[in-house]
Amino acid sequence: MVEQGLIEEWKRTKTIGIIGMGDMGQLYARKFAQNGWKVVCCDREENYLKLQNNCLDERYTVLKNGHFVSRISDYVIYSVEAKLIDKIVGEYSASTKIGAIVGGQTSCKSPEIKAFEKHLPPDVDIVSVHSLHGPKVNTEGQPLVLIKHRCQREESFEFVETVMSSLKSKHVYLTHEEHDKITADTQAVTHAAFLSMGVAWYKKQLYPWTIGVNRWYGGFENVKVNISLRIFSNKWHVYAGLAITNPAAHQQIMQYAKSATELFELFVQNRKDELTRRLSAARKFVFGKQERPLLLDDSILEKYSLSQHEPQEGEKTLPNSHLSLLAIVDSWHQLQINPYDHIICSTPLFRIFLGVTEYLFMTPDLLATTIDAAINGDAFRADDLEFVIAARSWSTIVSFESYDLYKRQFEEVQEFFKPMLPEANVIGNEMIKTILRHCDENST
Ligand SMILES: NC(=O)C1=CN([C@@H]2O[C@H](COP(=O)(O)OP(=O)(O)OC[C@H]3O[C@@H](n4cnc5c(N)ncnc54)[C@H](OP(=O)(O)O)[C@@H]3O)[C@@H](O)[C@H]2O)C=CC1
Ligand SMILES: O=C(O)C(=O)Cc1ccc(O)cc1
Repeated sequence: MVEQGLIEEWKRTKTIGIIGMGDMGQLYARKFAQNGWKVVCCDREENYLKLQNNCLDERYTVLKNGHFVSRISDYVIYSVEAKLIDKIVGEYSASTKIGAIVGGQTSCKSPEIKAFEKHLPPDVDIVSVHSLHGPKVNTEGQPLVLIKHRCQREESFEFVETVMSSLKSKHVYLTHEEHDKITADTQAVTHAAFLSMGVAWYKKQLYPWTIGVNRWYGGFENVKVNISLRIFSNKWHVYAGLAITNPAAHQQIMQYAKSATELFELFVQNRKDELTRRLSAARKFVFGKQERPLLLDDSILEKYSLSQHEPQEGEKTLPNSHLSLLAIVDSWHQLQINPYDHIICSTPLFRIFLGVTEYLFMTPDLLATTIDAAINGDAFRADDLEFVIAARSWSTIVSFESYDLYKRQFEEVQEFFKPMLPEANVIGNEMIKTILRHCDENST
């Protein structure tokens, strides 16, 4: 516990620097400055005047580039695109103040730490961070990973923790290797699922909330649509970076595509017994020891729909095969991952994904209805086929490490959903708030 007097002294005498004033950099700069820290920051030099103009009302100071930030900062945070971390650290590292601390916000830590070790002078300590949520989520109570990588001065870590306490997040202490393994299990594969849904709808040129109560109607379907659109309203590089730069993520995304393919094969070959056996084994492995109440239920999600359609008397929603949800539980089983092990270090989207799969697998009769729909119903067959192709296509793009294809595919779909993104974000924010409140109440 750092004494209040020392904290006040640090606030008077130390400077926090942020390189990269995109969504996350701005969030951090604002929070730290509001908490009484002296904050300086920069974006790319070409953006200097524009950024300075946009930040006239802020309590932090915009500087010209990373050299100006580095030379006066006691703690520098690189909040830049993952793919560029080596290049950008290489550019500014020699300007780092003697005895300073440096860290980064990128979503995959091994390349970031490698860049720091390669470029930073040896007197500089390395403490990295990762907020496990997007820039529009309230930081309070969300997991924040802290990585104490190279601390020659004990005070360095205490200093970073004190600065970070401005966010009121829940601190989680990991090595960079542990961090990357966990986020591959949680984030990368969650994104693969929702990105694949988006591509499948796009390929069918279909806005799922516009087709009445027949398909994609109800609480579960609201989650799929809202989360998928939420991801497509963000920047492509965030998802590309955390999947492509993390080798453990490649294996997860490949397995997810493989599970989707194999389950779909069982659907179309009418192999109901085999499908039931495989999913029951997965259920036992993932949810078998789960005694806690369900994280979510369909009824609390009912109201978060983008649909304008009022259900009419006699209209019926066809049961969905929920291939995207079956495939994730099968993947966890195949890879022997217990998703609950990672809950302390999870993003809101992961907790929601786990919540809906838990609901599907643990509500009596729901899994049986779903298996029945998968084998005997054909309402979702064509959509499931598109979903499988999409999941495989993302896994190929990630394993070939093609940022260019990733960007093109992501932005094509983003363009398709563009008219709906603002509304989807508003509804999605409300939905996420309700879900997180509900999850917290049930897990305490
Ligand atoms: N968005 C999210 O939900 C989260 C993102 N992260 C991670 O945080 C990092 C930042 O993400 P986010 O803020 O969303 O991304 P942004 O693209 O919004 O921000 C990155 C910023 O860095 C700028 N930049 C590029 N080169 C330089 C340079 N040489 N000097 C200074 N600034 C530069 C970019 O400018 P330009 O765009 O003009 O190139 C951009 O403004 C990423 O690594 C991401 O993976 C972590 C948690 C959550
Ligand atoms: O919650 C999610 O998965 C998001 O989509 C937001 C996000 C993106 C990147 C991160 O490194 C952390 C959080």
